[in-house]
Amino acid sequence: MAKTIRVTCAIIHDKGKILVAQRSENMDLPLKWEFPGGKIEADESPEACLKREIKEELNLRIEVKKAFKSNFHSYAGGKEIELIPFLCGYISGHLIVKEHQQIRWIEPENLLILDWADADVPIVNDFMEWFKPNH
Ligand SMILES: Nc1nc2c([nH]c(=O)n2[C@H]2C[C@H](O)[C@@H](COP(=O)(O)OP(=O)(O)OP(=O)(O)O)O2)c(=O)[nH]1
Repeated sequence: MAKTIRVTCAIIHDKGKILVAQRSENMDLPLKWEFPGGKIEADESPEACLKREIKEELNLRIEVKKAFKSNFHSYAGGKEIELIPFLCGYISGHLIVKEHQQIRWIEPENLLILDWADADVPIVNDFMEWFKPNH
């Protein structure tokens, strides 16, 4: 059986909006929306992975604030991932979109409208449940 790939993703919250990213046409899961992040390397903590990936993909420095429940998902073709989400805050940096089709800052209420990668759907729902009573 294939090994589960551990992937971190950042729900970056700044000035009342959330950063969402659309995967590019030539990535896996083309044009699906996701939270930016990536695969955890050997001997790397999820938090360190996320900071590294967000710097590499978007040129932003972030702080990691809170972990949400991770989601195990098997994609057709046999790829299984554990998607590990964290609420994050923006610290510094000028956004440069290096890998994605596009990036948007959207109101949390509008997250549910996007065409998410399947593994993200429970994560978006969990985040919305947490977000509503807290705001
Ligand atoms: N970064 C990120 N990846 C996600 C999310 N949801 C989701 O299913 N994924 C999947 C897509 C990829 O298969 C994997 C993350 O890999 P990646 O973004 O580092 O890698 P990649 O596109 O280069 O993938 P690969 O071709 O190397 O397999 O997790 C998400 O919200 N954020």
